[in-house]
Amino acid sequence: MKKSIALLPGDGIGKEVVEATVEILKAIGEQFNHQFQFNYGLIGGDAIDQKGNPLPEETIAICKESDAIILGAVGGPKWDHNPVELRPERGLLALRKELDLFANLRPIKTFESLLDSSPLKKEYVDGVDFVIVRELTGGLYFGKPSERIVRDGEDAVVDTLLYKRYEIERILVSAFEIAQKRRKHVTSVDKANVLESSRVWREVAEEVAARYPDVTLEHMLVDNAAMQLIRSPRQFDVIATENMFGDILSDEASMITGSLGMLSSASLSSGGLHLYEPVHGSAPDIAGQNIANPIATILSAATLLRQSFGLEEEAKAIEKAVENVLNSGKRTADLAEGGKSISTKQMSEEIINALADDQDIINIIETYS
Ligand SMILES: NC(=O)c1ccc[n+]([C@@H]2O[C@H](COP(=O)([O-])OP(=O)(O)OC[C@H]3O[C@@H](n4cnc5c(N)ncnc54)[C@H](O)[C@@H]3O)[C@@H](O)[C@H]2O)c1
Ligand SMILES: CC(C)[C@H](C(=O)O)[C@@H](O)C(=O)O
Ligand SMILES: [Mg+2]
Repeated sequence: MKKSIALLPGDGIGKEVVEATVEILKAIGEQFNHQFQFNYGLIGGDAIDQKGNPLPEETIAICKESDAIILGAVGGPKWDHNPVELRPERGLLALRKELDLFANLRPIKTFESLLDSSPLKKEYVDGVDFVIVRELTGGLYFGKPSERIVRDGEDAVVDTLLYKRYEIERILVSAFEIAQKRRKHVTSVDKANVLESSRVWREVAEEVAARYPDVTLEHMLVDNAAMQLIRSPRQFDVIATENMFGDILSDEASMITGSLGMLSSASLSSGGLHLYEPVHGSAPDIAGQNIANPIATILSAATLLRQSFGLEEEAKAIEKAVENVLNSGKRTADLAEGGKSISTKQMSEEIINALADDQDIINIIETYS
């Protein structure tokens, strides 16, 4: 199978985790006889430095010519005081909007061998398996006006939380579709006791729920949801929420798994060209040290193979190799709790070795050859 993947490493550890992931994809390509073509593009701070634009036209073209996209992360202190149009994050937001990547799926699933790595007690995180369905192209991130103003003679500022009804409906439909294939429970998270946008969100959730009688809908206020994620995370199956709430709750939820470096995500579009990215950022505090955990990006690539290319066995092979390496006790620094750790590159190599050692994969390859 010939398939092309746009690679947008971005800034900081984005480059390191994407490089580690490319090695895994090359290994999978060799083992399963696929030719993945990699098309590199600039985004974020690097793109500002080289092209004067956080999302150059060439990068959009590279993405549109590819079958799927992998993004590392953007941002860093170097660009933090730039004017708004020249911030790295603008590049990522513009790409999400340009490709209509409206549904961001962020699975939170604990690995048996990492139960002790969570700051939460083992008995609370054991068996956690839910997905946050985050709306990604609307809400406070994109509403206009968003600017400094003068109000009643005072310096003031305004951001706008705007949703068109269809945007709320389509993300809730995605959440219910996903729930139907899982444990059939949607928790819709909002702030309906205060925000009008949340009251409309609730109305739409009720309407969509009526079309999925086999799925239970529960409403939860976002402040309570933040608490429930710590108190009893196993209660969740699918969490559906708007852009900003989803951003915050997913970083919080990452600690159930032990590290933000474990959380993968898929940003799905209406047009079929999807983007796969870790939940974490460019981590300037550890960038350039070859110590970042690449697993979030590697698992995002596994989801790409499954979702965009229909390569289920290959996706499972990566997921199983990651699990086997973690079972063997190998950890990057974020999970090593001050103990012995391996580097980003070594983690990637260990996962490749685990792929090569996996008897199930060898059997699959023999069946296909
Ligand atoms: N999708 C993205 O591109 C994205 C996401 C979040 C933040 N950012 C940007 O990243 C920059 C830094 O933001 P931040 O520090 O708030 O968030 P961050 O996610 O970059 O880092 C938060 C903390 O988690 C650690 N961490 C994150 N990923 C890790 C990994 N793979 N392995 C080990 N440790 C990891 C970091 O070292 C840091 O201590 C900002 O410019 C922000 O805008 C980008
Ligand atoms: C970098 C930033 C714009 C981004 C977001 O807030 O969506 C990030 O935090 C994420 O979670 O992907
Ligand atoms: Mg975030």
